[in-house]
Amino acid sequence: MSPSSIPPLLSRTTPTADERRGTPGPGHGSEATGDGTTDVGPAQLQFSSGPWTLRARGGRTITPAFGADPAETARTIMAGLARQAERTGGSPIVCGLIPFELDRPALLHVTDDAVFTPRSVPPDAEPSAAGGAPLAAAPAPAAVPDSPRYRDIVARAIRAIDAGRLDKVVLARTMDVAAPDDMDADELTRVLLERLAAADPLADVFAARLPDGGTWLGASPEVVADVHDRSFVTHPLAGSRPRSDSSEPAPAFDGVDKDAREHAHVVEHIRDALSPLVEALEVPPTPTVMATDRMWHLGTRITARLRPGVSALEAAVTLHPTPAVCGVPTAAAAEAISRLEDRPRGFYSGLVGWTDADGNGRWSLVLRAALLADGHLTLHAGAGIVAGSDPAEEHAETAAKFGTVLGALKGTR
Ligand SMILES: C=C(O[C@H]1C=CC=C(C(=O)O)[C@@H]1O)C(=O)O
Repeated sequence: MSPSSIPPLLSRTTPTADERRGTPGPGHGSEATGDGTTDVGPAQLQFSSGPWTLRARGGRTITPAFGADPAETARTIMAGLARQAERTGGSPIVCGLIPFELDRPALLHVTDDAVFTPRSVPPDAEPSAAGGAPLAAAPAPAAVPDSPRYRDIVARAIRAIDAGRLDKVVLARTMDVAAPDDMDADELTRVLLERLAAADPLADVFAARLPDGGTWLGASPEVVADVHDRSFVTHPLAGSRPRSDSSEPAPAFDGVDKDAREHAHVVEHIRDALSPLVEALEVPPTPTVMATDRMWHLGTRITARLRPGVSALEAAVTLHPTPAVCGVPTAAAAEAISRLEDRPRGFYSGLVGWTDADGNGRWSLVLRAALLADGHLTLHAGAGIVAGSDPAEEHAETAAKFGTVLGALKGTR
């Protein structure tokens, strides 16, 4: 199936909280073949979203820095894509990874070899425990390490917020896990993707290869830009609680001022950044609660009609980084992140996805993710800090977020 003939379902909007709890959206499962997400093969990018899995191979790799004028850089890339489509008569896409810091190089592929296959999403899909036997040589049930350092940087961020230097910052920490030594990286990636998809069939499950042999993989709960025929959806999340299992009732976020403020910062940023790109913008007045396999989140499903010529790529890089991964004000939060976090984020909390020559496509955040390289997995997880945040609670939240990839590694919940 070529990208130009992608059925609208591929770009269906992000699931509502109801869909995530199990009410099927239109077409859910109706075209499923059980293909799953098993064939990583040599694809540079595998990206499963809703009922479709994209596998992109070959083509040309480009490494633009979106830098000072992300929208202009996106338009330049889109112009090249349009020329290629005209020249070859094919249906090229641009796809890959865009880093958290837009002045660092992206890793994108421009290719005609992009195949979308139906993915099995059961009609009653809801996040469930990852199945499968534990990986033979998986590290002993990797307990999430205690990180006094993380509590300390959260406390420092809270002091900076109290002193009026910023309003919100998302701080992340990492966890290293030895990869099982009885399977190669391709086999491990295949198993992990299968388990991530089984644990949360509505997450955007991805694996993106790096030129040095590493692979970023994960199960993103958060779409930044989903575009089909100029219909645009973004579904920011902020304000979270760990979720123990699928029988747990949704928590009441009502009346918790901290969560409401943490979430409102993201929605305001998106409204402001999106306004020049859209003709109609609908922002629900209040967020709803949605579930992933491990977390409860406050989410707001924002819809709009893009102005002619605005692509999914342009919309995504214009919004990025939202305060769901950076903070408010953006520059002060980015500075605090680079000063306080102990490792560069790389592609963690960046964007993963694709856009075709018509501007349709989908970009999601690289969250609930890990870098698999040199026999190690480096898991990343962050939490939004605002006035009133508690270092111990944010520490627990990041521990729960590690659980998505850890659960896939262990093959159990
Ligand atoms: C930064 C992460 O989550 C973001 C997305 C959803 C909820 C978040 C929160 O409540 O802090 C974060 O903004 C992460 O998973 O590493």
